[in-house]
Amino acid sequence: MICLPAPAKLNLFLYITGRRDDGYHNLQTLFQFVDFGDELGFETADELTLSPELPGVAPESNLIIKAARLLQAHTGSHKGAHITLTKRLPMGGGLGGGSSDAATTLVGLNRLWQLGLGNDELASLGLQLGADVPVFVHGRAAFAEGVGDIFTDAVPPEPWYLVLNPGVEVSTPAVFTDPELPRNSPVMSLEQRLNSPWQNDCEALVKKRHPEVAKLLSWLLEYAPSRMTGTGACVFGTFDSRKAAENALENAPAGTVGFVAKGCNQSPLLTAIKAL
Ligand SMILES: C[C@@](CO)(OP(=O)(O)O)[C@H](O)COP(=O)(O)OP(=O)(O)OC[C@H]1O[C@@H](n2ccc(N)nc2=O)[C@H](O)[C@@H]1O
Ligand SMILES: Nc1ncnc2c1ncn2[C@@H]1O[C@H](COP(=O)(O)OP(=O)(O)O)[C@@H](O)[C@H]1O
Repeated sequence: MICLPAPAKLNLFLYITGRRDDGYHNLQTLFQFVDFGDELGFETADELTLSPELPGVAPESNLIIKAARLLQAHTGSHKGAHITLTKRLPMGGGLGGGSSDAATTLVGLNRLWQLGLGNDELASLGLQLGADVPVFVHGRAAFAEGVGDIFTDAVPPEPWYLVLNPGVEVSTPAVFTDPELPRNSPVMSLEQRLNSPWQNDCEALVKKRHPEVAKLLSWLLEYAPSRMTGTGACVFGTFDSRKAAENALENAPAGTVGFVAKGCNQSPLLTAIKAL
């Protein structure tokens, strides 16, 4: 049995610099991991099974099963596995939970089935499952460009974050097809981006479409510099200490769901795989 983490990611900034002819958007975004996320267990078995199932996601649509099938097809392997999932990350929250689960599955089954694929091969397989999967396979904080598939390693500060879930699911395709989404941020170097104020080009639109996001973000901004991650809906505040982040969480409006976690430039998945 191999147990591996599937951490959340934050987009510390996200700029949309254009739209390609195929409808995909060119981005400039800074990915960092946090030490909080889902957990997956992998055991050798005859069939491929996942438990428990996710509410509202058919097993064959689950990115974990999709990743496992992709790996079988790519390598011609007929091995099976029983995969267990401890789901902690909200779905459609902009924390990349599904993509992270897929990446951990590719990395975990590559080990379990002793396939010997390199990380670059696993990352390009992962891209077929979602734009965010490669960065989770890669396992290092990165400045991503193109449609999110061209990486430069980056070493931003590793503060404490308070991540809050407004409780609404924001559809990534809905954000990217919205006529009001700004798509004209200038292309800058990583150096220029790191030294300019950090923003998320999806934030104003998502706040407008989902007042719950606007409300929670304006509450969090009273405590710390805060933004939305990815295409939402989760928002995060940046704190100097765990204590300060926990204090803010304790004062959050009744019923607020969130967690405190540390920023990690090396993903907990990479740390765990190195220790195996
Ligand atoms: C924009 C980000 C930033 O992290 O948003 P989040 O999903 O994390 O919030 C991600 O790259 C998203 O990655 P992911 O959620 O895997 O997206 P995909 O499944 O590949 O694409 C979902 C849909 O989003 C749109 N899409 C996605 C990525 C991109 N660079 N341009 C796009 O226009 C496309 O319409 C696509 O059909
Ligand atoms: N293992 C999985 N975990 C989460 N979501 C999954 C998974 N497999 C498929 N999905 C689907 O992917 C969608 C996006 O989920 P997720 O990656 O958590 O959101 P986001 O990209 O906004 O962080 C979900 O709404 C769900 O329908």
